[in-house]
Amino acid sequence: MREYWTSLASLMGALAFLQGVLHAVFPAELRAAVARLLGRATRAFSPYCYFDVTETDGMSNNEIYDAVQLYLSSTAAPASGARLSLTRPHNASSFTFGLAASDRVADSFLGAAVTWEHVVAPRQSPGFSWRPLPEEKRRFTLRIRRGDREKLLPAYLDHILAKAQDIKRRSQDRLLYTNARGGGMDARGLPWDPVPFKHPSTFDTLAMDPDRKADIMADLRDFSNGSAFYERTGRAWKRGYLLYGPPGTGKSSMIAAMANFLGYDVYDLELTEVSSNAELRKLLMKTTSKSIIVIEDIDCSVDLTNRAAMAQPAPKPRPSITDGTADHDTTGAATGRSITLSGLLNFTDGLWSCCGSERIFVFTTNHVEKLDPALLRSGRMDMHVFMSYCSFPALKILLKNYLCFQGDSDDCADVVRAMEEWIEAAEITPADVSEVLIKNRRNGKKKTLVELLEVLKARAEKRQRDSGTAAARKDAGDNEEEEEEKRALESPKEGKGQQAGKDSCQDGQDEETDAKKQL
Ligand SMILES: Nc1ncnc2c1ncn2[C@@H]1O[C@H](COP(=O)(O)OP(=O)(O)OP(=O)(O)O)[C@@H](O)[C@H]1O
Ligand SMILES: [Mg+2]
Repeated sequence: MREYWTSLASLMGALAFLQGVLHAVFPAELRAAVARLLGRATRAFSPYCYFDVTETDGMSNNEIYDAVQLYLSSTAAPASGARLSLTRPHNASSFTFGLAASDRVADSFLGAAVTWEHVVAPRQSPGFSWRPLPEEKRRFTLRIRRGDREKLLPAYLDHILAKAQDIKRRSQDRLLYTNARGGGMDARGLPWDPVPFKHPSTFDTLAMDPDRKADIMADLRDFSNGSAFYERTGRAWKRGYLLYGPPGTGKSSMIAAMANFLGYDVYDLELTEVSSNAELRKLLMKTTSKSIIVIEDIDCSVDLTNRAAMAQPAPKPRPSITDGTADHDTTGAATGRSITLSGLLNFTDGLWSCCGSERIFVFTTNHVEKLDPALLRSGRMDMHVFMSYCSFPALKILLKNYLCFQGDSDDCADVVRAMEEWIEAAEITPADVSEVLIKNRRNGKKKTLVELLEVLKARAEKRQRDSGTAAARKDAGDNEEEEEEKRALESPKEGKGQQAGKDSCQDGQDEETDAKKQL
């Protein structure tokens, strides 16, 4: 071993001596030429080929250099133990890592091993330039086996660019776009106003049945990784979600959780601000891919005339959704001044919906029964998600979020267990549960839980009493109806039909008022 080190030291010494002689005897230009020649000769016989990705491409920045930097930061570098540089890109709230100067990192793609080297050299002759150039020349050098070249290029570079794009998007703050300008454009001709979107809702904080939550997350994951699938099956890369349920059950929170989960921007489309199908199309064309396009409370924001009601002229001039496919469309399509149902369907499903890709449409409503079936069919709204009153598993998620409830091992587990008996009967929304928890947050965990249990009991008992009263009222109504029928049979000329119609309408109103009270 000692002999080995001695001979290695003498070899190094000889090389240093040779280098000294070369420096003393030959001019720098000659030395550089010899080095180039040697390099070329070595590369000709090398089993590898090399690709340089320089920081600048002539005058402009090289987009591939930035992409490689980002890519190596997230994938290969952290695992390799290589030395990393730390940066925070513009408009980003998180840090990214990069490969430090003169460091090397290994990666693999499609089973082939590759090596990246980050080479930083001082700029020798700056020469004339319109803009100040950095003092160093930077480049990444990719080394791959000659035999892998066909397989890796350009697929590997495409992969790097896509991955870098994704990292950049995820590290940047989400944006929420609105079209509240009423069809007007900004200075750059864009109809959408962006604001930073920092909604804290995530699938962790969302209170709903864990199995359904897992289904939705899996669906979203499949969607965002489904580029090849959508291409193979000839489908537009988009997905429709209909979220429906009573107010305060988490529909808007779910949209925020979806955006945070996928790292997508959100376009909040205010239909009442859109005056025509053409404007709707323009708005759609100005959305970016990897985004969620949301129409909240679709049944309330505009008049929704279903197909059966198409023959009726629209009673009001405000935006209405009507089925413009019908010949007798006397409302929007004829005048071109309002949104028609076919316009909206085209927006979500027609040829126009395919300009751009990877977009999710989300409609929310409190009254799914009011929607035209044309809007609900598969392909338009692929997933129908019922956001229901708080179930026991959902309640436990809220308790974990608000009170750090630990489950069965928690000191207060007995109070929570008692809630299981009442929660379904109480028909309480997660929003109402949250309110109780927030209001009592200074009272300590135990007191808050006891208070919540009382609220649940009170609600459940009230609902029981109300349903008892309603049943009694219904019995009384039935009896009255029977009496009336008898009377009508005895004197058939009385205006029975008219009266019955009035009563049923009144009943409907009563029911609605009762329902609102419960919510
Ligand atoms: N499922 C839930 N999980 C966690 N928090 C919820 C949930 N549902 C409601 N909340 C809480 O209640 C508030 C209101 O919820 P959200 O706005 O998401 O309800 P919504 O279903 O969209 O109501 P609306 O139909 O009135 O628009 C939220 O800020 C959140 O704090
Ligand atoms: Mg909402």
